[in-house]
Amino acid sequence: MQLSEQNTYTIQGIDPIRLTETYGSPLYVYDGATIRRKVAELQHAFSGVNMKIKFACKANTNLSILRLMREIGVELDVVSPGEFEMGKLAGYEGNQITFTPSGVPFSEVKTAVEAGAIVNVDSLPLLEWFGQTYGNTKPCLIRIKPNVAAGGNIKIMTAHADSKFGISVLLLDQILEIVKKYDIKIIGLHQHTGSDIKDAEPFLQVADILFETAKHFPDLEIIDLGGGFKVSYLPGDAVTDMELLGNKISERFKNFCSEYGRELQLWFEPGKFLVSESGYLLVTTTVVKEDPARNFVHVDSGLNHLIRPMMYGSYHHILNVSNPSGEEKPYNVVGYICETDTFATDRNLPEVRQGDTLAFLNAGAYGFSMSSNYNARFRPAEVLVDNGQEKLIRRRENLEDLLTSQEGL
Ligand SMILES: Cc1ncc(COP(=O)(O)O)c(C=O)c1O
Ligand SMILES: N[C@@H](CCCC[NH3+])C(=O)O
Repeated sequence: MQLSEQNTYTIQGIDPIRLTETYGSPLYVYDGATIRRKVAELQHAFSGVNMKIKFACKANTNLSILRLMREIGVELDVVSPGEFEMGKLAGYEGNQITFTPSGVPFSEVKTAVEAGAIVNVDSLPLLEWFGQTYGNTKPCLIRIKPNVAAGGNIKIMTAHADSKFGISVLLLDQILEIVKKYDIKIIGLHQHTGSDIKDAEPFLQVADILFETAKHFPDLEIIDLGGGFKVSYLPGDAVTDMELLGNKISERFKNFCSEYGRELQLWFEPGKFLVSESGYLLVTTTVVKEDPARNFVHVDSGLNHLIRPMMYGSYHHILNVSNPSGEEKPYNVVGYICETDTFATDRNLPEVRQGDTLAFLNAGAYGFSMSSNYNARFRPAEVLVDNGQEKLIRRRENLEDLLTSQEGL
């Protein structure tokens, strides 16, 4: 969101308050220019190697966002049959989609493989089943758990020894035994360390573990290092230095390829990095309550629309779009859900009045996609602003949407 010379906020020249008047409040708004910029930044950082981006669409599965990704050359990483079908609807071919399951029923893997997806096999039983079912007729990748702990908080770390994800690198002998037994065609090794990782060091550490492991697999075409790049939630927050990371990983990757004897593809599957900063959750202040202990700002949204603050204790920066030059005061910004539902504690904001529009920043990743209908609340509409044009990309839900799957009406 840009602050104009007249001290008003705009998104590509469009007034966010007008958007809430047109499409209703609360409202998710995405800035397509930010998505394009983030994709270009990643491509530029890894321009020296054969790099492919697979958008981890759990971050945002709106079809229009997926179509935008496809248009700018980004492929897809999915974790469920639902996400796979979204990818197909967005125009992706099966073979442009990677399926990275987490202990799913094998029938889901079968459906994905038969629709042309490439699977990241994440357990020894699945590897055994894959071998029995397909022998060497279908290629796959193996998801390795490198036993490295990194990420913004423990809930979003996925590669430490206690994490449920992937096959421990310590089980390499058993992996190799199953691969040999069925002559499974392993074309890649995958790992995903976690989310919100700032420093290059953990990425280099896991890359080295995969490169070392790769020496045992002669037919590789791909090394997939997952996602997890850190974005700036707090103003001035340190983020992953993509140029530095690009240089360091590319150099090691090139050395690895020359030792391996072939040029491989390097894949990344970021979610947050590509879409987080593009998204805003616009809400309206319903009540300002001046309690002896705190000033509470109640808004027409809650953990049902943006769960990250309550789930991870995450910080989302808040703008008072209606009163940017108001005098700053401390507030607790809270939702309308019948639970403790706090977006921000003791946060300084320009004076908030009833009816003001507030914007939660960094709401493009794991915002709408983690939303729910708790308290029988409707999910908001979504708008994409791209090339200076606004477009409604999902209408606001209504009562019929809540009732549609219920029997006995
Ligand atoms: C397997 C896998 N790949 C990619 C991602 C994307 O992570 P991020 O949004 O932090 O880039 C995730 C989510 O944590 C994941 O589980
Ligand atoms: N949902 C998490 C990141 C991804 C976790 C899934 N592996 C977040 O909002 O930060």
